[in-house]
Formats: sequence, C-alpha cells, structure tokens
Amino acid sequence: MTEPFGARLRRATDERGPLCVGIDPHASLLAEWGLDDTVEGLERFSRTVVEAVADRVAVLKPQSAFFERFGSRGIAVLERSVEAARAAGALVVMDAKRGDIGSTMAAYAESFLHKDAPLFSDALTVSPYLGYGSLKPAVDTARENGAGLFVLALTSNPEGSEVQHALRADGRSIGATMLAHLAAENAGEEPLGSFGAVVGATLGDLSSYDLAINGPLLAPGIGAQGATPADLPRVFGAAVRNVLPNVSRGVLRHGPEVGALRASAERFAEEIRAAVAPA
Ligand SMILES: O=C(O)c1cc(=O)[nH]c(=O)n1[C@@H]1O[C@H](COP(=O)(O)O)[C@@H](O)[C@H]1O
Repeated sequence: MTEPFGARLRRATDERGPLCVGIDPHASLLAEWGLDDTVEGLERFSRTVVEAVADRVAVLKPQSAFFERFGSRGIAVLERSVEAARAAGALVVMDAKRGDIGSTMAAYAESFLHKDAPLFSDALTVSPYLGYGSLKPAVDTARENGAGLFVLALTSNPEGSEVQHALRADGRSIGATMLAHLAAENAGEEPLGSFGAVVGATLGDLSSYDLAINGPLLAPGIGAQGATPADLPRVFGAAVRNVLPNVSRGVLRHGPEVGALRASAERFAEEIRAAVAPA
C-alpha cells in the first residue's frame, strides 16, 4: 500500500523545511518575466519555477485556475508541471478548490487523487461548503491512493468570515466545525494525518479555535497578502508545528532568474524555520 500523504509530508518537511511555493502564473507575472500571455509563456514560467525549487522545497502548489485559462493546452502544461515537480522530489498540492455533491465530487476525486489519473497530485484543495459530508468520496479516494486533502476552513481572504465565522445553532462556528471534522478524520494517525485544513496566515490570533487536528495546516497569505513568517507563532500557537506556509507571489516576483527565485525561496524557508523553531 502507498504510504499515506501525512507521513510523506512529515518526512518532506523534516528533510526540506516546511515551505510550500505556489505556482501561480498570473498574467501580470508573465509580463514582469518578459513572457507572452500565451501557453508558451505559461509553460516557460512553470518550468522555470519547477527547475528553481522542486529539488529543494517540500511542496509545490500549482494554482489550477491560471492553467485552465488556456484550455486544454494549459491543462497539458499543468500535467507536465505536476510530473516534473514530483520527479524532482517535491510533493504537489493541486490548488483547484473543488467541491460538489457527492457523486460529482467522486469524479473530481478520480481526476486528481487516483494514482492513475493524468493529474494525480499528492493532495488537493477542496471546499466543504456543500457540507463536509459531500467530501466523503474525496476522503475515500485519497485514503485508497495515499493522497491527502486540504479543506478550506478559515481562509486568508477577508470575505471568508461571513461564512466561516457564522455560528451554528449550538454556538460553534462553521470554521470550527470543519476543523472538528478533520480532527475526527485524522484521529490516531501517526506521525500526521493526511486531511489538512487551509487556515490563512493573515487571520491574527486564532487561539479561540482548536487547531489540533493532527493534520497539516496549509497557511497561505505570507508575502503578497501581508503576513510574514514571524507572524506564524502568534497566529497558530502550539499548532505551528503542523503549519505548511505557502508563498506564491512573494517568491515568484523574483523571477525569471532561477538563482533569484531559489534565493527567495531559501530566504522564506530560513525565516519560517527560525519562526517555528521550538523555543
Ligand atoms: O487554498 C489556497 O491555497 C488558498 C486559500 C486561502 O485561504 N487563501 C489563498 O490565498 N489561497 C491560495 O494561495 C495562493 C496565495 O498566493 P499569494 O498571495 O500570491 O502568496 C493563491 O494560489 C490562492 O488561491
């Protein structure tokens, strides 16, 4: 049986440090890199990021939207990027934020989490806002294939709070409910469960939330959205051990030089290591 995602992630972050670099080929970044806003520009951008960091950071997170923009040829670039990143030793979190009713969710799960799928990724971002239970086919497919999920719990964007901070009849917030579902999913798993939460690094003190889900906490928001590695202990408290910070534009803006991209990722990795080191 394939080793579960949580165990593979723990090993990768122990070896390479806890950093996820996003592959987000914004049109504006393509222009800054001197590339055309075409599928050729997309491929060049993505290849360069993989070449720069896939052999040294723990995780790469391609943002599917920027590839889908180019139709089937963009998806082909995404497939090649995933394959190249994994071949260089990085884990790949596909950021496609899928979410649908159970039977359709099963098809999304087949697309990204089945080991024979062309877009197989080590983990997938998913939206639980059709009800956590609607994600069950993705949970099952992930378990069967040694893959994982990152469930949107407390997102980094300011609009997220109208849904995620809303209170249920029993007084618990929706975001806290998602965290509780994940804690149940990961119960007893060692060294780390495979079912993570997305929790923004931009959110300030989260001590009112129980972040001890025994799974990874993907933390976007560092760099372009204003959070810094130094914020991590204050935001995540004791759960900082399981945080996987994501930086996309904060690194990508240093391209197109491979050396400059690499140096930026290494600076973030070092700052994160220093911030999350036990006192
Ligand atoms: O799931 C995500 O990765 C995600 C969740 C969230 O709450 N906020 C968030 O910014 N993201 C993604 O993380 C990346 C952040 O990019 P930068 O702001 O450029 O570092 C983008 O790909 C977002 O889609």
